[in-house]
Amino acid sequence: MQQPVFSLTISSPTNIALIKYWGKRDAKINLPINSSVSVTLNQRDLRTVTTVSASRSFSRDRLWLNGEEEDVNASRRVLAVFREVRARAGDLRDPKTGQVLVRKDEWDGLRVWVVSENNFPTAAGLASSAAGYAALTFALSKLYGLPDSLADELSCIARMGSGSACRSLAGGFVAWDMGQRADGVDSRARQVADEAHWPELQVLVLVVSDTKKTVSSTAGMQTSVDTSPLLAHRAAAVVPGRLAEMEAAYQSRDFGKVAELMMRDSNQFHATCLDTYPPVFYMNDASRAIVRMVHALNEAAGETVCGYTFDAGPNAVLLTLKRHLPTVLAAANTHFPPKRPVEATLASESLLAALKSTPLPPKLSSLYPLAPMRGAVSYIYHTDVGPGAMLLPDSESLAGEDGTPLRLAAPAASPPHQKLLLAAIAIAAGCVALKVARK
Ligand SMILES: Nc1ncnc2c1ncn2[C@@H]1O[C@H](COP(=O)(O)OP(=O)(O)OP(=O)(O)O)[C@@H](O)[C@H]1O
Ligand SMILES: C[C@@](O)(CCOP(=O)(O)OP(=O)(O)O)CC(=O)O
Repeated sequence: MQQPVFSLTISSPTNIALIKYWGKRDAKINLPINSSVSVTLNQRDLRTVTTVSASRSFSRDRLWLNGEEEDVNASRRVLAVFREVRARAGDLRDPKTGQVLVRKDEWDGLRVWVVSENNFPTAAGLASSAAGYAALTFALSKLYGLPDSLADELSCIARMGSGSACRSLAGGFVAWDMGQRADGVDSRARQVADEAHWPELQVLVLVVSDTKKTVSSTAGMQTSVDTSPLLAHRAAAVVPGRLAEMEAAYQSRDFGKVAELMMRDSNQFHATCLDTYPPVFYMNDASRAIVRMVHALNEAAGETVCGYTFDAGPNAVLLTLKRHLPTVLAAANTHFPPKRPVEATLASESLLAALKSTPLPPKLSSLYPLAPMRGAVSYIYHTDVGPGAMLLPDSESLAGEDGTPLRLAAPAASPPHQKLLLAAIAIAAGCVALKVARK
């Protein structure tokens, strides 16, 4: 008899830290050396979608990321998320009828297939691991029938996948308390203001590189913990006070203060990377030029109209307010004209119209006299603050009825010499085939 396949699909956002997490006191379960706070970016623009399917006919767990199958057993983090969710499994019920589809004690006979896609660059310093592990945790928790009352435990499970993932389960402003306990049950995220708290807040992502970075966050922060005295000082003496100031600033919607604290924190995080031995470089010349331009823009405007922050990669995330958005976008577009023009990547017609009619502050050209860095930025995303992980309708499923991915990655393009060789083989094979046919 054919076994049924039970599946569901969820989406999860990325988040950008205003005060960064960098460094672990326990690398096995991702316990940080300092607390952090982030804003959740709107998943209308940047998101991970994950479909999970369970069936008695599956003989092993499988996972496809962006159309390519990954070895589930090779990833300690994926295994941890599976293990922790399974340990809390309940009944799977039909969401419409409430009928029990899989009983709590039947789960041992079922394996799970995961199909996940990021609609933005993976492992390029845009928090793909945050969105990805939040998505995996949330999707499995729904499949295995975990009750909503386990939200705190879910945060800890996502954290075991990737530290920053615990902050992507919720929307708005999210704080991750470092906790003190060795088992990590008090190291979890909580929403401190929801996505409706500050609708004026806008985000531009300047993608400087969308290729996989050479030093992962996990590896980079471990070397920093082992070698950087500045990091130890930052965690103990700087972050606690800065977090308190940041909380007061976003609660009172004080943009100038939020931007300043965020920029200072990004700069200090990258300073600890430089203080790491051997040093880790995530920002590049384009990133540093963006920093310089933002400071010049704020000075030229006579107020803080923009702030920047950089995760473990060269891409800039700019925060601004709705009323300043055309100015900030115009400055970015003028000084860092992207390879893919903004007309091709920005959905809002009104923003594009405002961009054309907005003059740059006159003093900017003297405060930032450098020539435009043409092509240094690949493309620009515009987004805002959004909600946390959520269930999607079945129509958004990434898997067919049998649980396999609807889309697979195209095989990597062959280099030219390989193409010639393949052509030669094809021609030779054709001759052989013709010969055979003629016989
Ligand atoms: N959708 C996903 N589902 C499961 N795992 C994912 C997903 N997306 C990314 N990952 C995992 O996260 C890894 C990337 O994490 P990494 O921390 O190196 O980069 P990042 O998250 O893009 O950058 P950063 O955290 O510094 O902003 C990938 O190699 C993959 O193992
Ligand atoms: C620079 C950061 O983005 C670092 C994120 O690191 P990860 O959460 O990706 O690291 P792991 O816990 O090892 O998976 C800062 C932040 O998001 O707070």
